[in-house]
Amino acid sequence: MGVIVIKLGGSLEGSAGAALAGAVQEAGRRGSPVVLVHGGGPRISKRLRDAGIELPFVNGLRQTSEEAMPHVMAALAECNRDIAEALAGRGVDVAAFADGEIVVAKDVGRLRTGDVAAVRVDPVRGAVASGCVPVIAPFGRDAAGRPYNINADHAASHIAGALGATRLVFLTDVPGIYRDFEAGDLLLDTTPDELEHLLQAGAFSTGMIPKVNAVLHAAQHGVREVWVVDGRDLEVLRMAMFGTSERRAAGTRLVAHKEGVTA
Ligand SMILES: Nc1ncnc2c1ncn2[C@@H]1O[C@H](COP(=O)(O)OP(=O)(O)O)[C@@H](O)[C@H]1O
Ligand SMILES: CC(=O)N[C@@H](CCC(=O)OP(=O)(O)O)C(=O)O
Repeated sequence: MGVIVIKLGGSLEGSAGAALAGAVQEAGRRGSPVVLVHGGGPRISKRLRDAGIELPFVNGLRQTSEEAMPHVMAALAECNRDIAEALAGRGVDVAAFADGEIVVAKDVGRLRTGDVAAVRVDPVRGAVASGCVPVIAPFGRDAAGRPYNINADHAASHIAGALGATRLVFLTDVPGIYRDFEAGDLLLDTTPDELEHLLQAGAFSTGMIPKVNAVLHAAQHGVREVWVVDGRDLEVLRMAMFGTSERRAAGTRLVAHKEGVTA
């Protein structure tokens, strides 16, 4: 059974707890290994505000200064602990990775905002093999141990690709990716070409820019199905994770094709 990577958006601020726990428990019963990667944008913003630090976003990425980095790491560690405790409280065995030990970061000349150079898959595979759900904070460290702030959608797509996951499901606070957000025109089944075209046309703003890039990255790196769904809706989450229930008019799906044949 292939690994399912779930990316839990910080936008949900804990509101996906019940649906997530239900889906993770069902995955356990079905024998499907789940790996969880989480964000924490709003919690990071609050901590930075409290510390009097204001940082700009460029294409949905926080331009992170040296002095901001301890606050970013503290906020993500807090999110990681809350998620791990919530799942453990519902009987799920979890393995928390909250110190940047999974994502190897790369300096891209934007202060402490980094990119993913590689993923350390062995500790994640080890946790899965021992029956645990890894809960991974998205920030990373370079070879010298220096921490970098990495967008959680980017981290999740690299982790899914590196693990050879069959599915990657982004849980967020909207029903999927909108072709036109204002008009409420939701994409159901989409293609890389359509997403590239909409990206160039400026259909996405804020956190949807890195999310769409992450969807494309995962599909290009062997993940067969990539979904963006409302994390509060257990039925849609089950549809995305297990493909069991009928396709509903909710959630955006990208199915990767190889040489014209469904992979
Ligand atoms: N075209 C679009 N379709 C859907 N959401 C969009 C679009 N453009 C911008 N957004 C915004 O992207 C947000 C989701 O990104 P983000 O806040 O980073 O979520 P998360 O924390 O779940 O990763 C939505 O709440 C919405 O406001
Ligand atoms: C570089 C960068 O932008 N990092 C993100 C990391 C957290 C994140 O991505 O959280 P969400 O999934 O809630 O958006 C940030 O500082 O907000």
